[in-house]
Amino acid sequence: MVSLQQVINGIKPLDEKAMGLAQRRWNTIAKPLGSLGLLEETIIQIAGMTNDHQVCLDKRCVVVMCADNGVVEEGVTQTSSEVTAVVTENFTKGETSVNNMANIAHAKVIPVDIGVARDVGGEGLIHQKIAYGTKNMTKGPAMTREEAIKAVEAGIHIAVRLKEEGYRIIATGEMGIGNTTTSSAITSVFLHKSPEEVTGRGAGLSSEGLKRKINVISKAIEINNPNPNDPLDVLSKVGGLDIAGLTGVFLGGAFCELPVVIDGFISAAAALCAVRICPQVKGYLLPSHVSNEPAGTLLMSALKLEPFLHAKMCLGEGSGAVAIFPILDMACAVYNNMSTFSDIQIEEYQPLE
Ligand SMILES: Cc1cc2ncn([C@H]3O[C@H](COP(=O)(O)O)[C@@H](O)[C@H]3O)c2cc1C
Ligand SMILES: O=C(O)c1cccnc1
Repeated sequence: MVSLQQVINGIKPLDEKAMGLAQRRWNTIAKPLGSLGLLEETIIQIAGMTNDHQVCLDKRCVVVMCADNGVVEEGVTQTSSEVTAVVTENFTKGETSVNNMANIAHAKVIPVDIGVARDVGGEGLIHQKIAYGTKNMTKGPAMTREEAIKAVEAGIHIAVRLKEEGYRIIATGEMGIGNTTTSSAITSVFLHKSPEEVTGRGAGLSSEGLKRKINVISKAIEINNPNPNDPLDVLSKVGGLDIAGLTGVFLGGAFCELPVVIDGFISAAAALCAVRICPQVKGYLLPSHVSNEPAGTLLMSALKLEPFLHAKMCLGEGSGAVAIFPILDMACAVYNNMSTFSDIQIEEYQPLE
């Protein structure tokens, strides 16, 4: 099985030739040049990722990393950790928000137990439990560096397996009570922002709860002193197993030339970890929406990504990521099926300077 180091060494730049051919195809389609904006750019980018100007996204899924966070005992969430296990099992029964959205988007929901605090089961659940939740990061590191690497590698292996199974694009999602606390901590460290600037109410917190959450994040950062130049140090000390697993999915996707869609806040924090581990990952990331959490916009600008949707969403589970599949389907339909200027006997536009 491929190791993290092999993945870091093996991620290639996007294929310029395929991108040139995709740009050429868009330019011949009988419509105003560049008029599908971000949709055109994304199809070109996917051509570059897959080394193929023929773009087909027919088989798709959403990988939902599920894990618990020890920091929940500090009172940073509105619900208890048990909700993580319940919702994890509900993914296997088709009973969550993302299941309903993924049905519309024709995407398979693939839940992964990477660190739920109790044993969970259900049809199609991938068992990759690294630990029964992380430790309370206000008292020491959330996990060991070895556990963080194991979780990243589990994510890598899942991406590689999905590619072998014929998936053409994967969306990311997560379920883990307390994971907006860990995501805020990671964002604060990497972007050198204060916890106040990057912390929101997560799945619902009172104003008093929000103040407590900010203090908890400050304390966790102070006690652990994560090194912003060492992404695995940050992930292991103030991150979570779900975020580490998603970091692996982004790295693994880039390694096997599979486009990976970022969801909201937590998923974007994981994407930032992946880029900090290996900057070449950047070319393989596709944004979806900008989370309504305060760090949502900050993360999209740090990643230099322009999301499709500004819909005030902050649900997680991969809900925002699957929401762009129908948009990409429309882009593919025009790209693959539209008549060209020569088909309709009209002179082609000359690209502007
Ligand atoms: C029933 C329920 C379903 C969810 N689905 C996603 N989340 C979202 O909320 C959690 C993060 O928020 P916090 O950090 O405040 O705990 C994550 O599990 C995320 O996916 C949910 C949260 C709840 C309560
Ligand atoms: O934006 C997100 O991903 C998010 C925000 C709050 C709670 N769960 C997910």
